[in-house]
Amino acid sequence: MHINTKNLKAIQDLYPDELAHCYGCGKSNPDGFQLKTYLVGDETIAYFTPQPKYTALPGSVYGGLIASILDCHGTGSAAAFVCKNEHISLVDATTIPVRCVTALLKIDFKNPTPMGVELELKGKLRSIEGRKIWVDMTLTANGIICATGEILAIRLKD
Ligand SMILES: CCCCCCCC(=O)SCCNC(=O)CCNC(=O)[C@H](O)C(C)(C)COP(=O)(O)OP(=O)(O)OC[C@H]1O[C@@H](n2cnc3c(N)ncnc32)[C@H](O)[C@@H]1OP(=O)(O)O
Repeated sequence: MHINTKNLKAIQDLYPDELAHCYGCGKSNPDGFQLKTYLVGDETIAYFTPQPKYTALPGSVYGGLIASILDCHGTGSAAAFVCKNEHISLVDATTIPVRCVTALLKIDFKNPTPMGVELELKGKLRSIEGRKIWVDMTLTANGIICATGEILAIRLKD
């Protein structure tokens, strides 16, 4: 079921302008994917429909693209979970003081990811250990989990 995100703020839209050029999720990168991650309750969600140019085998999505969107969903999720943990409201904010980058990303490709359908990415917090944030992720198409991911994001010092 596609969650209505119309009234939610994407975590990437709360990154300060100087950090909004990421190829995967920067709102200021017109050539990038501009992935949007939303915090919904205890989990994060993002939707993305790959263009046909990201084909691997005919009809299926290139694994590098899958890793790319899970990378940005993972860091976005990590930032969102830190905000939740520290009671930083995403509703009232225009920017957030939390920046996370990927230290480790693991993807398991479970099934071919079909081209031409909307992909649903979900994230769940595993743990926050100081500056280390572990997030578990799934990528689903047509109700089938096509990939799972785990990310270790590191919160940057000021
Ligand atoms: C804000 C907009 C962001 C958009 C991001 C989009 C997603 C991305 O693509 S980010 C780009 C790709 N990632 C990068 O370029 C990061 C490159 N790496 C770095 O800059 C650094 O190694 C960095 C910041 C991750 C960690 O460096 P530093 O801040 O010095 O921390 P450091 O002390 O080495 O590590 C912190 C902890 O993480 C652990 N750690 C670091 N890397 C790893 C790893 N690969 N595996 C396991 N543990 C790790 C360390 O052991 C340490 O643990 P502990 O606190 O228990 O001793």
